[in-house]
Amino acid sequence: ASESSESNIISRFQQFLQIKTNHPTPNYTQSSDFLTSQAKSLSLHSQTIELVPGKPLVLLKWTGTSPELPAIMLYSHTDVVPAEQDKWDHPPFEAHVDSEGRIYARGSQDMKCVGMQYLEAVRKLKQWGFQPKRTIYLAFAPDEEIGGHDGAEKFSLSRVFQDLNVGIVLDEGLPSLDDHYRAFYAERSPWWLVIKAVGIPGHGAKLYDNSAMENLLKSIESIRRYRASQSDLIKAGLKAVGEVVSINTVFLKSGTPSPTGFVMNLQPSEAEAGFDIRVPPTADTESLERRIAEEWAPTWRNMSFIFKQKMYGRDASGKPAVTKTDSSNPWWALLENAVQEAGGKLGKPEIFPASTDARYFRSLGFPAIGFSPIANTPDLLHDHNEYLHKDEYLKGIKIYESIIKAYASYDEHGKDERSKDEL
Ligand SMILES: CSCC[C@H](NC=O)C(=O)O
Ligand SMILES: [Zn+2]
Ligand SMILES: [Zn+2]
Repeated sequence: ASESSESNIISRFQQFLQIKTNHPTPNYTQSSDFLTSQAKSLSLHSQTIELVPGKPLVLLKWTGTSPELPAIMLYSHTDVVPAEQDKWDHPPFEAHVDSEGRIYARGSQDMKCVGMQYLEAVRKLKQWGFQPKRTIYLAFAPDEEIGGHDGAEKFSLSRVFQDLNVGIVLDEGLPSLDDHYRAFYAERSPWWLVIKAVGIPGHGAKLYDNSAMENLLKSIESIRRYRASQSDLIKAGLKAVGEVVSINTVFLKSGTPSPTGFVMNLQPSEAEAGFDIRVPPTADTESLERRIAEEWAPTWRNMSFIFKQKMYGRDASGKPAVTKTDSSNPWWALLENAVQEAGGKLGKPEIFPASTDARYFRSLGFPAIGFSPIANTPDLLHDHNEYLHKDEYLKGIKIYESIIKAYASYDEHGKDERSKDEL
């Protein structure tokens, strides 16, 4: 009973939050040890898989009574983005609970909450003597925040994963400001674009055409007009955030350095800018590629471009990698009902505006739903003062108890038998 007291549940969450798994040097050893010890206390089979040295993935297993049925994958990433300690009201790795009950920590929303909530829900279900029909896997993966190439990507392609016979993947979502939980069936693809202009260098007092700066700024003007057109669609209520192309300038690089800053009377011969572009699954990628080549980095304006990251978010057959939300996907309705049974409400399915590890599973044809049970909370992912209220965290555990129960008990064969009897 003391294991499941509220203060112990919160203290386990705090312990996980206190492990510094922030980039660029995440302490994966400590997080793996912690998760393995949690698994032991829950009598879950545990395995640490190092597909890349120093980047362990912890895989836990609760074997079902019908292990031949496709399994449930409860997925989370253990790494977190860096935090600027001095800009926080409470240190980002202290997991301080303020007088209101807010737990402040990097990872409290993204997404150590979810990983621990899976574990706490399993703890409760085990205490009640619940027996899953389907096998349940809990995967705690590294590397998500830097692209997932050494985490989810390698894992999804590994023999280990292929042999798990996974039927559904649950991964992270986003907080909502009202009392509806958000759920995501797809996500935008990241295109990280760097454009470079070269041009005639010259005296800072001369008004001539075709300098690198002028060449680059013309592109930036065009990019900003396009950005505004996309942003206006959202402001007018015509499109959701995940349904437009977003493009944001993330760096500008040029100038001739001097001991006091930059040389002020010299027009440089090179200039560069970087953009984080996110492309919806059904966007016309060819026309966007044309726009980049012909308007944003045209060779006739002495420009070139490279992609630091470019994914298409398609499956093997070339179709957008999206998870179905209609009756062809039983997992969606099961999620909706399970959330409702636990006293929650699910909003309408959305496209995740950024990227998650779910894309690697979707592109292989696995259904994957992005869901974090965080309602009535501002979205503070990657922000200062990321927090989660302890009551919201505890409510989320109840939500997962309900989801895991429904998912692990779902037996499509059983349903077929029943309908045959009814005939
Ligand atoms: C493109 S890989 C980076 C993944 C990262 N995920 C969460 O923020 C993102 O920027 O969306
Ligand atoms: Zn995340
Ligand atoms: Zn993140």
